[in-house]
Amino acid sequence: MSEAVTRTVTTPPGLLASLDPLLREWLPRQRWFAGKGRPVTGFDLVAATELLPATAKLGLYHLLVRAHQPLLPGHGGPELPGDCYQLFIGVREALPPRLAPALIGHVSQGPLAGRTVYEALHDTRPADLLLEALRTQARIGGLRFERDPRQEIRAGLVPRLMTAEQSNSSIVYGDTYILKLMRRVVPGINPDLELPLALAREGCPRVPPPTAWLVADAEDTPGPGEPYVLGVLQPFVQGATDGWELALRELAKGEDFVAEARSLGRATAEVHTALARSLPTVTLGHVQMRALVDGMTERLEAAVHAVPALRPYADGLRSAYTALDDLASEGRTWTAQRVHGDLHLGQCLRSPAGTWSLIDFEGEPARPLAERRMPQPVVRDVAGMLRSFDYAARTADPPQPEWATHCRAAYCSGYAEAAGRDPRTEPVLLRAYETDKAVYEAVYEARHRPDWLPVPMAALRRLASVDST
Ligand SMILES: Nc1ncnc2c1ncn2[C@@H]1O[C@H](COP(=O)(O)OP(=O)(O)O)[C@@H](O)[C@H]1O
Ligand SMILES: O=P(O)(O)O[C@H]1O[C@H](CO)[C@@H](O[C@H]2O[C@H](CO)[C@@H](O)[C@H](O)[C@H]2O)[C@H](O)[C@H]1O
Repeated sequence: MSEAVTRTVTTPPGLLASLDPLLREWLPRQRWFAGKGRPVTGFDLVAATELLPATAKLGLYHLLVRAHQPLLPGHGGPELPGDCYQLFIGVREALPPRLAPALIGHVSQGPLAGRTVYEALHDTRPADLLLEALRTQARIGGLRFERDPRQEIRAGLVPRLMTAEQSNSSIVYGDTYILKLMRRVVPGINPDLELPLALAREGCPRVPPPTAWLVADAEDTPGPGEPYVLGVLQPFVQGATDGWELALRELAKGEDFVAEARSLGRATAEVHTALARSLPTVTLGHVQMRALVDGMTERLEAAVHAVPALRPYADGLRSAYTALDDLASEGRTWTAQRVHGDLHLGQCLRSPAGTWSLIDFEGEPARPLAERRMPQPVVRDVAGMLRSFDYAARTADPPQPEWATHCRAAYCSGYAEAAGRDPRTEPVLLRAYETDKAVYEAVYEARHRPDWLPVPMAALRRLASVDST
């Protein structure tokens, strides 16, 4: 094992001020920018680390910046302490043509005046530097590059930045590893590292085990022990196809997906069983269930406000939640445990040998970290997958609802085979979670893909008319 390299570094005064006008324009255009629709009016520097000195031919800064955004578009006015983003800023005299798409802009003032800055993850040398730092467990300024001591990392693997539409950014190294670099970051334990580590401890083969990770100590929060998790390196599943792509392909060929859905059910159950062994489980009684139902109801009310098309179904949808509350008030209890939290076909990878893995344990990124880390009934993940089969079938041309019905049944059967309990024995809980997910999807689609709004709307019509008496 090589020794950790510790390097103390300073960044030039005035660095952020010199980048400010360029970042205000560039940041909102990034796919992973979470504050869409509101302009960025300034930044606070949370942390800055010089990874390569800007005086050299190629400079590299690691920045954590908090973006200021006015609450009301066009009205200026009060600003919340904004979201914190992780940035990798490359500095060069001029950009070679291959890096043109990475351009952030030309700096006109301050310590970098006259230089060109760009998104450094597109560039080989900065990407090499990150893998090397993880390999050698470096400490550079406030950044700690850590790795599982049992796993050696091969040096010199060729990096490529993934171009997928993502909430974060990922670099694949030689088809051997994938390094996910979080973009919007919050201090605290990140479930995208926490849960795969817990699953690795249990020897669960369904999730690529973290090989190494990057953290920074937070200086902008009170109290110690709440570092930012900034990146996770894990084995790359070579030649994998994600479940969404595969499902659409089979639909287009007129093939069913029953065997795959059953395997996915088994894979989900195996992950749940391992998580329940590795991390605490709790019992949810009426008080906890009431809080859960209240959350669902609040999300529905907000959604009806944001998507008026939901209004005719609101009463029927509310009844899904009151039915659950009624069960809880009769004394029913439920076991809750850590779950994936945002499971859908796109989060499932099938290897060429036919083995399914689950990825991306971050949970729904828009929800607060504490909420994402709360134990929940496993039915929450099951509902996410059931919704996904429905999505695939309805986006097919022509829509094939029967296809979804068969997949949904096969998925639950596979789950039951591996877990010893069938999610369909919990129809009230399942309906409440499916409703909550479809309500979320209606808001998501109205905002991001209005053409897709009919997909969750069709499900909401069905869910609103289920007789829960
Ligand atoms: N271990 C892996 N092996 C192969 N591909 C992966 C792996 N992890 C992620 N991917 C690919 O990267 C994409 C983005 O990963 P994900 O964790 O979902 O990131 P994000 O949170 O940015 O959406 C996935 O859709 C998948 O195609
Ligand atoms: O990017 P994330 O994985 O965090 O998820 C967001 O985008 C998803 C779409 O890419 C969206 O998922 C919905 O559409 C999928 C098909 O594109 C479908 O498989 C899912 O079941 C459906 O929820 C997800 O809701 C959103 O959070």
